[in-house]
Amino acid sequence: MTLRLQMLGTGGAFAKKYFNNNGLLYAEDYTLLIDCGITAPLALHTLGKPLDEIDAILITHIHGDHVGGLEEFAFRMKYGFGKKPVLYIADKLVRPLWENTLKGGLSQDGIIDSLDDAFEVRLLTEGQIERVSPGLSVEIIQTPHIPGRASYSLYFNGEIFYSADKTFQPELLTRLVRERNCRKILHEVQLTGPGEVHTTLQELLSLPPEIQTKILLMHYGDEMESFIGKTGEMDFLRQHEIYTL
Ligand SMILES: O=c1ccn([C@@H]2O[C@@H]3COP(=O)(O)O[C@H]3[C@H]2O)c(=O)[nH]1
Ligand SMILES: [Zn+2]
Ligand SMILES: [Zn+2]
Repeated sequence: MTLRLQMLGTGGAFAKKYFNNNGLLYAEDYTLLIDCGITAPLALHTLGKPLDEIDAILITHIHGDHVGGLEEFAFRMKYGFGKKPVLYIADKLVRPLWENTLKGGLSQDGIIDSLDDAFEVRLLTEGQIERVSPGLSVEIIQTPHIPGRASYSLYFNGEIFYSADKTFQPELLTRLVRERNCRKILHEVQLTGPGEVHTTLQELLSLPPEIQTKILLMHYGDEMESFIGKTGEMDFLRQHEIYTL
């Protein structure tokens, strides 16, 4: 099954020239929204994409640039379309997403008292492959980001790796390419400064060319244009363009 990817945005958390790093993944007529950050509603509006054309949302972790648009998404689906959005989420993220992020804004006594009242929740467990649609499967892979906080990268159809925000994990990338048929890697990048909770361009440039050629860079800062031609065998993913993966 050929997948297509259209990023709503390719910016890092504080980018202002680019929307948040959220993507629409198309598998034939099925549309999965990967992360729904603060700017997702505006990015969808800019693309002319109605919310009810999205079949499900999957979230990687609970930073604002990945979940900050969920409150608006849920309210507009409920009161505008009379529907509950399908939400794929790692079991370990349910409690923090509801208790620490959404409860304050979304809860209404007797109407919305839990995440299940606002979303059609489908739980994901590490190591288990979930069939999302006839042409789309996903496996979540926990990858380090903020110490003590869970964050999950995604492996689609056993061949496409989509990194969550994460630190550099060369062994994982090497294993996916050499042992698990990985054809394409959508990877976050931090262009300047120390990585700390992200993967730096310098780190990615240390990968062998056979892996770099598979990588498209995303989640970058406003300085991206000045790095064109300085990314080895890797290219930048551009927001709103449709890529066949
Ligand atoms: O220890 C920390 C924790 C966070 N941060 C910043 O906050 C941002 C939160 O969203 P993000 O994960 O896309 O990017 C993160 C970084 O830009 C940081 O620099 N160091
Ligand atoms: Zn982020
Ligand atoms: Zn993050």
